[in-house]
Amino acid sequence: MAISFEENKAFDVIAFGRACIDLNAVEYNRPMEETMTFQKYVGGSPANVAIGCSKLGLKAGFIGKIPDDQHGRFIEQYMSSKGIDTSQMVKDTEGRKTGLAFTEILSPEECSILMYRENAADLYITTSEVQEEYIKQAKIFLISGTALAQSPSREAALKAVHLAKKNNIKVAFELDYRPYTWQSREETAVYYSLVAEKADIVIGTREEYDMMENLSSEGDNQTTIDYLFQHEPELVVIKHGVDGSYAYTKDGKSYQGKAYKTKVLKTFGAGDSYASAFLYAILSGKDVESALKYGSASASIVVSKHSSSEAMPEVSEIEALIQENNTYV
Ligand SMILES: Nc1ncnc2c1ncn2[C@@H]1O[C@H](COP(=O)(O)OP(=O)(O)O)[C@@H](O)[C@H]1O
Ligand SMILES: O=C(O)C[C@@H](O)[C@H](O)C(=O)COP(=O)(O)O
Repeated sequence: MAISFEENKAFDVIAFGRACIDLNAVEYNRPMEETMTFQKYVGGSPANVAIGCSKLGLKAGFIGKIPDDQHGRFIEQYMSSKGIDTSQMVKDTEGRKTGLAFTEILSPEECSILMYRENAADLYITTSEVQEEYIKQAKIFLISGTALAQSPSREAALKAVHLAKKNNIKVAFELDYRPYTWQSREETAVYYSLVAEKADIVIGTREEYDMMENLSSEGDNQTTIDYLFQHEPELVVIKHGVDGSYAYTKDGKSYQGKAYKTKVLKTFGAGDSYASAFLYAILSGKDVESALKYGSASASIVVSKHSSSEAMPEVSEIEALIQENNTYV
């Protein structure tokens, strides 16, 4: 099943949500308490996806709010230098801050992220800062689940989804669950379900779907798709870490994607690189099975590198890895 997109749009993807900073441990394989040096990168899941898309040759735009300070300008300049349209990245003028994600790389398998997101500017974008004329220009409108965590970003995100649907723009929902931003599991489940039911494409890990379904133990993919396919979604992607990923289409088909072997440096960045390459493949008219390969190959490249955003691969690197076909069984 191929998803059809409207042609003649100025943007392939417009992403909505946070553009922040990642501070990745330079001395890794040790706890953060013992880490003295961190390297700065642009981060934030939807910003990473937009950067990944742009690196793959797609035209990307971004809707978000950044502080009017050195960090905000660094983010805006970096994204712009990567070819992303930043015209809808609103400057906060009330002293709000850039979200910071400090990463701890204890070992390639044991990574964690310490987020500093108090008063984060991205969560203060308002409904009046979301423009219908801009959203109308996308083939895919991508929304990150974290944008739903707090008001006024929550209402701005819901308005953006509404405008996308009203204008027949495909909505891709990356569940992107970050516990620090939410008050409760129940609240997460309410807003995740609300947007997942309206989205055309939903992407998340098994654990994130468990949040959406408010489950206390691991759910099963069949129950998830039985629920979502009663609503708008045409394509549902459920990721299972190194065990690979599954895609389900509304016409009853399912596909399995295998993870590609690599020398893993850290595990974060996998999801964002996966999403950008998966969307690239779908937008390029490739079938769902190929899109799973593109997503998995891109993720495998990024987990072998130090950053999430700067490490996003080009199409040729992804295709070379797919050719090698060196997957985990
Ligand atoms: N250790 C790994 N080696 C190679 N590929 C990986 C590894 N971990 C994850 N991936 C790839 O990245 C994809 C997304 O990873 P996952 O951990 O499920 O998402 P997230 O980063 O959003 O939590 C997986 O489906 C897999 O293809
Ligand atoms: O999303 C964030 O705010 C942090 C990211 O920038 C960071 O690179 C990361 O956690 C990416 O993780 P992923 O979800 O595994 O792609």
